[in-house]
Amino acid sequence: MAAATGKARTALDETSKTGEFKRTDAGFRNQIAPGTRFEPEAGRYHLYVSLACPWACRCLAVLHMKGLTDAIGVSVTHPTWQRTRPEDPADEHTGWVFRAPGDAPLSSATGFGAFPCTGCVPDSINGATTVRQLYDMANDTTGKYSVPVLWDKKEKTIVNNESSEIIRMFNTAFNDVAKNPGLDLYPEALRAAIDDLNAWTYPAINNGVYRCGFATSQAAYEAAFEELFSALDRVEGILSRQRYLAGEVLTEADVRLFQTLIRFDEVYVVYFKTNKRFLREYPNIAGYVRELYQESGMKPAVDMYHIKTHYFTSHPKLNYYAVVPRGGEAWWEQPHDRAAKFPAAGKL
Ligand SMILES: N[C@@H](CCC(=O)N[C@@H](CS)C(=O)NCC(=O)O)C(=O)O
Repeated sequence: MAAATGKARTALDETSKTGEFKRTDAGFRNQIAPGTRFEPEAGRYHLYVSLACPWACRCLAVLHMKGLTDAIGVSVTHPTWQRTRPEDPADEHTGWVFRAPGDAPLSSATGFGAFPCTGCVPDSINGATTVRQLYDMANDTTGKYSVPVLWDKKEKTIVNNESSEIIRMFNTAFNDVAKNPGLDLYPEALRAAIDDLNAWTYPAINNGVYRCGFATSQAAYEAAFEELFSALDRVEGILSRQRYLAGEVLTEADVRLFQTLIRFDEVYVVYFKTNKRFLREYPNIAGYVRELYQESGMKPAVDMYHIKTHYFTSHPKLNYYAVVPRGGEAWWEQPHDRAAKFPAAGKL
């Protein structure tokens, strides 16, 4: 892949000639495993996230669920994308930046609004002010400055920036230092079922909402929209018969799906035009989202201020004036009936 200049663009993901959104593959794919270059060690690795990003929040969710917060540090970006090389007028890239909570609020790159730095955690490891600088330090050749970034403090480089791989490493590689080593989100007996679920939930739902929102033709949007709502009907059917996607225990398939579902009514219905139905209108999906938010340990990886602020203030082509819709009540905090409906949950 050619080295990218970062000029005249906001992000590297592209659309095809027929208007379909194409997500660029992550470039750093090393594994942390005993006896390899990247040994699992407490204090050696650092996770850079945005609390808005569903992919990064998968990783943050698993980090919390496994009890790895003492072993792996975390930095949190500001939700609103900024020019990453403002000193170079020819470089129009916008992306993630770091701020401290007390810093002055940021406006959108188009100059509108004032969005506080609440919940931001600066980069105490490298002193970077942008995620792009981390990629520069790691000699990146892809030109996509995405989160999550799993950083190795020892070699001063990016280990991995693909969330589906990072969550698997967090699930198994750090069990010697994890406070919750017994939690297995990818158990042997359910691996085939989880792989099958991921194979359709990723394109149709996780990436499907983006395929709706960033389509640049009516045909591409409608195809993604149909696929998305068929898949949601399928999820609703599964969750009417069992407590979780792969059966009666929570697995990585649930962690992955949840991060999209929790953003759906607040962001995607409006912003990405996924407006056939609100998720809270599906009785089983709504109960499942409530349970996962309230009881699975994922709550520290949900921040609705960061989620809404990021999407509505970071893409000038979709929302130039960066006005953020108010939304309604926090339906995900309401009681649910999942335990009463599926009392056998917890057994493989
Ligand atoms: N394959 C990656 C996708 C990560 C990704 O696309 N993250 C978005 C935020 S939701 C990003 O950082 N985009 C920045 C950009 O495209 O410049 C993963 O799952 O980890």
